[in-house]
This record gives sequence, C-alpha cells and structure tokens, in this order.
Amino acid sequence: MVKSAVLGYPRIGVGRSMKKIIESYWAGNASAEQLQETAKSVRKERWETIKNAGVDIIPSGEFTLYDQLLDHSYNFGVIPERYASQQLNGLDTYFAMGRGRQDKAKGVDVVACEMGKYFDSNYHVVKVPHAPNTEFKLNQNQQLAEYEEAKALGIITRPVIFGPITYLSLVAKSREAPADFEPLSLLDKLLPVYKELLSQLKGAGVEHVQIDEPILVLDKAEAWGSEYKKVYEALAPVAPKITITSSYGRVGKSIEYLKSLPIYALHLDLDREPKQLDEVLAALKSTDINIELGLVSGRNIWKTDLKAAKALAEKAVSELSSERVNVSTSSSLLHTPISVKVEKKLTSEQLSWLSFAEEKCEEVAALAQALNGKESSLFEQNTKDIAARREFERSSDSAVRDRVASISEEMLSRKSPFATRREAQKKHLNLPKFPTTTIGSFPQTKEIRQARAKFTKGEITKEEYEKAMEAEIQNAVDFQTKVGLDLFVHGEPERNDMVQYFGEQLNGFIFTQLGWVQSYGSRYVRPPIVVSDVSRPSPMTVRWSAYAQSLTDKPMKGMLTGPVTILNWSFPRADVSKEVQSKQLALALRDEVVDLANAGIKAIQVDEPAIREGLPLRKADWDNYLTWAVDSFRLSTSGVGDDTQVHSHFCYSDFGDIFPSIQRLDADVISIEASKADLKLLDVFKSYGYSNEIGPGVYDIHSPRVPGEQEIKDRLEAMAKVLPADNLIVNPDCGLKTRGWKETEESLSNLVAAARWARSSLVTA
Ligand SMILES: Nc1nc2c(c(=O)[nH]1)N[C@@H](CNc1ccc(C(=O)N[C@@H](CCC(=O)N[C@@H](CCC(=O)N[C@@H](CCC(=O)O)C(=O)O)C(=O)O)C(=O)O)cc1)CN2
Ligand code: MET
Ligand SMILES: [Zn+2]
Repeated sequence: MVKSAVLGYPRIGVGRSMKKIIESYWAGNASAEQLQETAKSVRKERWETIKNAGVDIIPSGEFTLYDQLLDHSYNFGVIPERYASQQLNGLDTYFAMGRGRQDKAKGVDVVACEMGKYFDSNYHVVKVPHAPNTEFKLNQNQQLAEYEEAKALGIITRPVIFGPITYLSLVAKSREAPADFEPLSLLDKLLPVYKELLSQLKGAGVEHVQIDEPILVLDKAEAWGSEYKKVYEALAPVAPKITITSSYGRVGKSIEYLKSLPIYALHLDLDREPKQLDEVLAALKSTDINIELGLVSGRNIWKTDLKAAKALAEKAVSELSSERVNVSTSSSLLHTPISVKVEKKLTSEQLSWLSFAEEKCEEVAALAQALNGKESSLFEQNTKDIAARREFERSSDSAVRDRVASISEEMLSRKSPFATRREAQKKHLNLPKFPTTTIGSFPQTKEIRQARAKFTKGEITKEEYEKAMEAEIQNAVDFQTKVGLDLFVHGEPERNDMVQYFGEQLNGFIFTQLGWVQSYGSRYVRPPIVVSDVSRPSPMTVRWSAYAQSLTDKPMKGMLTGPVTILNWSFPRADVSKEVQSKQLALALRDEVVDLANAGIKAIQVDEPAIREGLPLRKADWDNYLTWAVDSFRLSTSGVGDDTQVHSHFCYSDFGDIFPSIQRLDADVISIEASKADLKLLDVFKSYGYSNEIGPGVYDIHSPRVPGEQEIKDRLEAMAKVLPADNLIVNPDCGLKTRGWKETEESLSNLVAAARWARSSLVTA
C-alpha cells in the first residue's frame, strides 16, 4: 500500500490567529497562557485539517512560535550568554533570541540573532551563534511533547526534526570563534543529544520520524559521506524508523553514500527535480531503503497534475513495489498559504488552478489512493481542471511576446560608461559628499494600514484614500527636511508590500485576499501570482513620486521593485521559464523608469534584494541564472539618459561568489546590507576595484535599537579606509517600514550628524 505524507504545514492559523496573539503578547496585551492556548488550538486545527484531508502520515514537532531552526537551538540549550544573562523566563529568552529585546527602564538592550534566507525561499531562519565551546543539552523534547499532544487527540503523527548535519550547516558561527571554525566540527558533541531525543521518542512508542536534511541538495554535501554515515549509524539503533528528506533540489552524487545509510526511507523533491528519480531508483533497488516521492509542490500554489504525478510514482512502484513507495509533498507546506477555500474574489476559473496547503494535503491523499487502485472524484476533477488550465496557457499576449523577442543588446546598456554618467548626474543632482538617503519606506503605521483596509472594504472613497496617502507623503517630506537628509524618498505609504503592490497593478497577475505566507517571525507577505504574460497597463508610481517631488527642492528618489525580486517574491507561472517572466517584468519596469525620469525624477532606485536568494542551489546552474537576472535589471534601467542616477538596493548581500554579476548590473549607486557583516563584505568590493557609488548600511533596521552618533561615525571612518570616500553614500541597511517614527527620527538624526562630521573630517579624493 502506498501511503501519503505531508512534511510540514503553515503556522499562521486560520484567521492569522498565531500572528495576532504573538504580536499581542509582545505588546503586553496577552498573557503567556493565552499565547500557549492559541498555539495549542492552532496545532489541533492543523493536525485535524491534514487528517481530514485523508493524509496517512501527519507531521508534528515542526510547529513554531517564531522559527523552527531557532526552536532547535533553544531546545538543545544553545542560548548565548547575552540572552541567558537577562534573567528572563524561557519564552521571553526565546523571543529575545529571535527579535532582540530593549527595555530602557530595566537597562536591557540585546540585539537579535542574525537571520538568513532559507535555501532559495523568502523564508528566514534565525541563526544562533555557535563557537568551539558551545555545549548541547536536551532542554526540552518538543517533538515528543507535540507527538503526545496529538496522540491525546487521537492523531498519530510522524515527528519532524532537522538532521544534525543540516542543523549545524544552517546555524551561525560566533563572532568570537576562530576564523577557521566550522559549526559542523561540533557534530560529535551534538550527537548524544539527538540520541537522547530520538530514544525518548522510541520509548514513547513513536514508530517513524522524519529527519529533514535539505542541506543534501547543495554541492558541498557530496563530500560529507563519512559524516552522514557516522550520524545515521549512531542514530538508527536508538531511533524509530527514519525517513530522511531532501527538499528544494536534487541529491546528485550524494546518492552514492545515501544508499548505504541504515534508514527506512529517502525522500526526494520531484517537484523541483523530477529527473533525479531514475538514478535514485537504480541506486535504491538493491538496498532495503524505501522511497518517499515529493510530488506535490511545497513551493508553488498550482494544482498538481495528478495524472502526471501518478505516472512518475508508478515508475517507482514498478521498480520497487508498492510496499516500498510513499508519496508526499516536496517540502514543508510552510511556503504556501493555508487554504484556497477562503478566497472570495477570484473567479471560479482562477480558483480551479490553485492549490494551497489544505488542498495540497487532499492531493497527496488522492494520489496515494489512486496508486492503490481507487481514483477518487477529486482525481477525476483534477484531470479536468488541469486540461482547462493547459488550454488557458495556450493564450498569450502577442505584443508582450514580440517585445521580449526583439530585446536587443543595445537595450541592455546605458548610453555612456559610469564615469561619464557620474559627471552628468553630479550637475543634475547637486548632492554633497557623503550624501545621506534612506532605502525607501518609512514607518507603515497603524493609521496607514487602517486607511488602506477601509479603502479595500469600500468604507472610504478612492479620493479619500489618496488624500490620506498624500498627507503621509507630505509628512515624510517634512520629516526629511527637518532631519536634514539630502536625497529624499516619498516613503512608500501607498504600498501594502513592495512586491504585491506592483503585482496588483500589472497585467498577468492575480492576487489573494488571505494568502499569507511567512517571511520571518510574525511577518507575512501575500505573494501575487503570475498567471499569464506580464505588461503594464499604465504608470504605477509616477503620480506619487511626482507629487512628492512637487513638495520639495531636494531631489526625490523614485522607488521601484526590480524584475528579479518581483518574480522571486511572487508565485511564478509554471508553463513559461523564469527568464521569460523576468524579461516581461523588466520591460514593464523599463517603461516606468522612463516615465519617472520624464516626470522630473532624477534618481530612481530599482530594488533587487532577492537577486542573491534566487541564485540556484547548485553551482552548475548559476551561469544561466546570473545571465538573465543581470540582463533583466539592465533592461529595466537602461532606457534613461546619462543624467538619471540609477540606484539599486540589496539587503541580502552574501556577494562573495557572485561579485562580477553585481558589477555587471552597472547601477550608478547601490546600497547594501553591511551593518551585521563586520564590513568584511567591503573588502570584496575593494578587491574587485568596484568604482561605482556605494552605500553600505550604517545601521541595522531590523531592531528598534537606536544607533549612536559615534557608532555611525566609527563605521563611516572604517568604511572610508576600505573604499574611496568620494564613492560613499550614507544610508541605513534597508527600508524603515517595520520601525516606529520615534526611533526612526532619533536614528536618522544621528546618521545625518555623522555624515556632516564625515564631510569635514574624512579625507576625500
Ligand atoms: N514580499 C516581501 N518580501 C520580503 C520583504 C518585503 O518587504 N516584501 N522584506 C524582507 C523581510 N520580509 C518582510 C516581510 C513582511 C513584512 C511585513 O511588514 N509584513 C506585514 C504585512 C504587510 C502587508 O501586506 N500589509 C498590508 C495589510 C496589513 C494588514 O495586516 N492589515 C490589517 C488591517 C489594518 C490594521 O488594522 O492594522 C488586516 O488586513 O487585518 C497593508 O499594509 O495594506 C505583516 O506581517 O504585518 C516585512 C518584512 C524580505 N522579504
Ligand atoms: C527588502 S528591501 C526593501 C526596499 C524598499 N524600498 C523599502 O525601503 O522598504
Ligand atoms: Zn532591503
């Protein structure tokens, strides 16, 4: 019998109940008991939804109040001294690690642990620092607790845990650790904790565990055969039967050692990498390792083509037998919204294309049933829906297709080289040395969000809404005048989100009302969905930028999200390559950039924070991606004259490996995340002789902490030692939308004072 499994489920809860209770706990408006009660009821709701969908193997232990990797560190007792010493209770210590804690009255001021992008997704994990002297102890067995909790509800689950090698590969290394320290060297110290945790599960009667090892899809894991052997030979004897998962990519050559591990089953991501099936089946055939086929995508929102998935699964069944094959999702469903059923504004045709977490559970169940000889009514309906979808996909916008086909080399380049442009821009913009600016957004206050909510519900008119946004822009301009910034922004009040906002205005997208997907902690986004060819029916941002410019003599920076980032933070269509979708977006943005320039906007920022995140996980796939990604940016920004200053922004700046591509973007000015990286990143820019202008963020905006003036001066001084002072721009790390006005004013006043000091005190060429 083929069984169905789900690897993990969204944590937000129906009606965003978890987000609401967590934020209300932080604000002091809900008690820890209320928080835990809601968490318990959301866990129940999740288990029951998955079970009612007909899924056989239901996950537990992957629920989290903030982040699953953070849970592991906390559960393993890895609590750095700066948090442990705060005398906080367990829950507050945990949240302090995730988001920092500042309580001036009590003299508490601890920054959060750093966050990092989880594989190539927009989800962030919290990376607790580890050092050679890090000790592990089993603080609490979350997997066991959740297993028992579900069992009490009559639901038997498969506990989920990160494997030790993936865990150590994802955590951070402490700043105090020696340069050559690798957290993976802690493996021998960590293993006893895993043994203890897994043997407790076995002792409690758990039959089967899911050990997530997504790190297996990276090139570097191919060298880790002996580590994997050591870990699983140690764990297998004390653990329930083990299924190892390998989400987000292909296992590649690692199959050579995976096939001899003492495990029950190996899971494959067949959504991303269906081609790996044959090779893996051949390797597993002569072993007693079973296979779990990740056929239902955990990364997109499209209805699974169940017939095609069944055909792939039948291949496995005929090679190995139905006793050795299970079907599942390609990854946890955490990257998808919870249910299509709550969407009221999509047409029935659009709804028939989509499958969110709940529907994906139904799909895995229907797939297993079909493989066991019972094609359900859902299976039949699916066949019809997929056929209708294929029919829809045959339609295209020939004007858009023709325009993409006629993209020329010339359209990918600015008219003159940087040095020439720079002179033209200097005259046009008239900025001082060490010019100060911000990354675009100002605080998205409750009032702004409420005004938008009222407008969406029809409680205020379009005119009233636009008036309210204009008042916000006026406020942002007054604020910047008062603080003394040089290059202004309009503050982005009119944007619900930097990607969704553009999706809503472009042809070719649809969007949800409640399709929330976790980005980090309690922060969620509603990624728009690309369904057909993309074009721009009319200007998207010009009226707001032009209005903002009309209020001041200071130059106003136009603000757009770049093609690669719009695509990466949307759900892309599956019938057309990402390259084509990105180029279509780039052409739409190119027109917007030209319109902004024609409206008198002299500096235009095209944000590409997701360009690094979209980098394929295997090096062999990098070149192709980098070529179209960089070309897309160039296409979107090259339609303007030399005197328009093109900015770009990257807040995920792990650029070491891809620097030449960053250079090839040829933006006049870039701002990068640098406040946490110890300025090491700047050495990379130096060593490549980067000559365009650059604003390494002088403070971290992810925490409410206010940076001191001296602290910013020190950073500027350090930066001017590495890069030519003439090329430096002074800005924060990222946009200020998640911050409050008070701390924003204090921080930016210190930033302006530090820049003024730099103008007179730091040598410029
Ligand atoms: N797409 C995307 N990815 C990104 C980023 C980003 O900005 N966008 N930044 C990086 C960090 N990630 C982030 C992700 C989300 C948020 C964020 O602030 N999200 C907001 C929601 C933003 C939003 O969609 N706002 C809408 C809806 C807001 C809302 O909840 N409205 C209330 C009503 C209003 C009220 O009473 O407050 C409701 O619907 O119930 C709006 O402003 O219109 C949140 O979780 O709270 C920040 C950073 C990386 N990835
Ligand atoms: C995640 S990058 C954010 C860039 C955007 N312009 C902002 O300031 O919010
Ligand atoms: Zn940013």
